[in-house]
Amino acid sequence: RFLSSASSSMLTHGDEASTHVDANGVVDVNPPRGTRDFPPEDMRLRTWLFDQFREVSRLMAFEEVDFPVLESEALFIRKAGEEITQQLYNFEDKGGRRVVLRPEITPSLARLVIKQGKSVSLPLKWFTIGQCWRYERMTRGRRREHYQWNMDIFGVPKVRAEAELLQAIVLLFQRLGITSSDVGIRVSSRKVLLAVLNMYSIPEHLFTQVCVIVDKFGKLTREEIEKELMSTGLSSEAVQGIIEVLSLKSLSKLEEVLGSGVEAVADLKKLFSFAEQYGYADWICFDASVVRGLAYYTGIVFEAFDREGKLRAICGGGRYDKLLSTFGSEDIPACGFGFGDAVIVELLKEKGLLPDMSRQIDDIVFPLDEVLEGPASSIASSLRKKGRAVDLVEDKRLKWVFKHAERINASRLILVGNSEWERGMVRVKILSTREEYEVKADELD
Ligand SMILES: OCc1cccc(Br)n1
Repeated sequence: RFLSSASSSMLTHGDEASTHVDANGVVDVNPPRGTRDFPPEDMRLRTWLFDQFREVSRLMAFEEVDFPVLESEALFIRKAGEEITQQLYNFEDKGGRRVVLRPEITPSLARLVIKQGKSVSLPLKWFTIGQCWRYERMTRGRRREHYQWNMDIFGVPKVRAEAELLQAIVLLFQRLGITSSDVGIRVSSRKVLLAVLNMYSIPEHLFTQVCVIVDKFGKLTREEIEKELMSTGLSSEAVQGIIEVLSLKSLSKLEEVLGSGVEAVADLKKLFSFAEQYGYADWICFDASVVRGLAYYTGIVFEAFDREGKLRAICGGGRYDKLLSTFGSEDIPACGFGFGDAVIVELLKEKGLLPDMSRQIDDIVFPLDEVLEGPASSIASSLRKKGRAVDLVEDKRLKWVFKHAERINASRLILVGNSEWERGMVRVKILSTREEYEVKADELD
């Protein structure tokens, strides 16, 4: 749809040709490619989802924080070939600064923790809900923005922190009506891969690169993974060893291969025993192929998936104990997850779990005569001061008002008519029961 040419002439835009304005200066009313508008019904669903995020954050005793969507590009320059850093929505601002629309939240969290420095006492448990961006050639028509709920714990080195984060994820799913038969959470540790690299005496500087490649397990064929791994200089024996270990789905098998003294095995055993205590053991499973695609993870990693395998990962996260030192600061142990607003909605649709998002209003106030617009205003005002959501309607026929009341699920219709008003009364119609009665205007509540 396009705005009419008349209205578009009032728009100020540069002389430069724009793909968003056609030859006659008519503006395309769609949002920029890969982005979404949220008209009221979509916004009610988003608000409902974000309210669930917030409620779980409250239950977990996390504090809300926020950051600019615009960040210095330097925060995201990493050399590990991650998709997220190859699709930076980056540009130079008018001051010649290299900036980005952030592709993720964690570096901003780390930046604020460093900035707060000694003034904050550990552990910190922070959450935020924020829009993240990527610039992807629209060949695949994928979105360029989504909103992410992030929960992060700073200052807890032990797997207790990961156990807390997993409970937050399970609580969220349970609040949405999703069960452990719909969704599972694959859990592993990057220390598994580290142990394998050590077994083949692969230099640690290859670790991050290998993780980013192995994260494509399941997206690329085995041959493609082998090819990419070989291209980093790994021997074919090491490649086969990595693929063999990463195909393990049993913690006891992993222990057989790596030995019981390995930290990865101890961490995972501890986490799975915590899961029993928290009561979410049936939600999680060990899967050595989970490495997640972010370069900075150093330990436990996890991702939630739909058991029907139709959708992309619903959320994911892990431990990142060495991120702060990449910003030149003292390291603080940390772990967190990101939970996007898109895949979860696809899952809710799949499961028929989308909540009813129709509007709901308490009262409609309608003057039956324009001379009563004043009294109608004071009635609407006093009801609002008492906490009622009031839609004050004018210049409409009564037939339209009744239809409107149904459309917006109003509880009551307050009609201000001359004959009643002369006696200081108004007429109230309860829309659910059709009950109708008069009441003193100043006793309406
Ligand atoms: O999860 C990767 C990602 C990052 C930014 C924006 C979008 Br859409 N997706």
